[in-house]
Amino acid sequence: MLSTSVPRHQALIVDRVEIRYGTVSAVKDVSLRLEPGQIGCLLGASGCGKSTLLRAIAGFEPIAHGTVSLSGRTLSNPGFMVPAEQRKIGMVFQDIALFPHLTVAQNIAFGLTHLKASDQAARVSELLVLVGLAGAEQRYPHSLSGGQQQRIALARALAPKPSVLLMDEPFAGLDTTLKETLVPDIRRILVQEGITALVVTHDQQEAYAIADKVALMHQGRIEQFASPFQIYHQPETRYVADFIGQGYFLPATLLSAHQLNTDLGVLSMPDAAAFPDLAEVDLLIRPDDVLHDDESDFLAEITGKHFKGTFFQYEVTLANGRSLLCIASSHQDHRVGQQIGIRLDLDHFVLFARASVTEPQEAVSAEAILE
Ligand SMILES: Nc1ncnc2c1ncn2[C@@H]1O[C@H](COP(=O)(O)OP(=O)(O)OP(=O)(O)O)[C@@H](O)[C@H]1O
Repeated sequence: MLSTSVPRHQALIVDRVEIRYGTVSAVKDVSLRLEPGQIGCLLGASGCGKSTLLRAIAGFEPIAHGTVSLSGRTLSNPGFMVPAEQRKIGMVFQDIALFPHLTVAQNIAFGLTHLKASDQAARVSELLVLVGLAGAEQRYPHSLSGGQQQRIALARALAPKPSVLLMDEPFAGLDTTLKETLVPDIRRILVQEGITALVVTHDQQEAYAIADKVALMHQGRIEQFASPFQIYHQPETRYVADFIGQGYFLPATLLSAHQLNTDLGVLSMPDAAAFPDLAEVDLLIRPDDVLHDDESDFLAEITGKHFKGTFFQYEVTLANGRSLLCIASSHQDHRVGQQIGIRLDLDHFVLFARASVTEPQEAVSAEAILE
């Protein structure tokens, strides 16, 4: 067990927080709670308020309404801010910002000046083992790859044993292949340290790979705060359904609580829908719900095709002109213009009242009525 482990009693609570720039609210009525050791993620499109919220938690932005607290201690409320350096909150940023003229060891020990030299050296060695760069003490940042530099930045942020670690787009500058190994690795390190962490990203895959809970933000608000699985499979609002996983909506009519009529046939729902019979609804569909199937009676013309390595993503158009995205194995190399059979393969059904979408809408899953 490393001596860098932090106490496990720190819970971070953001309660009904509003943050304004002048008269404009960048963050509106946001609440979230991270249990001790939990890793949260703020996910959302550019400008939705992720960094602003993170900066307020760090103590760099005042809040106009609500409270930020850690382990029961108020850090911010309107007119009051514990200074950033007194919050025991560590930060890692996208632009890694290691000191170029200092060695790796000096970079990591930067916040450890209260310790004697031998303790600093011991802590640095432990942290280098933790981030997979044992023995790199005397190297300089310029001799490290981007991923290695980000590991050192993480070690530096963990060195003073913060109660909470905040990371703002920590992987944004790194290439996709590197991220595939680095992101789960950073999660492993955070879990091993037992640290409560909040990570900002606009990349869904990163959010799924690192977080226990994802807060999907839109226009300053949290649309849903849930596990990656729930965000993907049980989106609570049309916005979440649309933002996550290339979701789109297939118009459908409920024939009964268990039967749904769609352009791709009548579907049987295992759980009853919470809409009346004959209700006009929109069914959430993702590309992986639409399968190529030569046995299917439903033909569609391939109107676009993207090779993704392990699979093809086809854009297909039905006889009535409706376009869908469809996944097929990478061996099924069809040409644009060809007709293929397709079918829906849905595990569960997420339905929305048919949109005349001016209002945000909440999803009603087929299971909801059973609860
Ligand atoms: N210092 C500032 N002064 C005025 N407006 C600001 C300031 N910082 C951010 N904003 C505005 O607040 C809103 C939220 O910005 P923020 O940077 O928090 O979004 P974000 O989700 O982190 O976006 P990105 O992913 O592009 O960094 C945006 O409309 C932005 O223009």
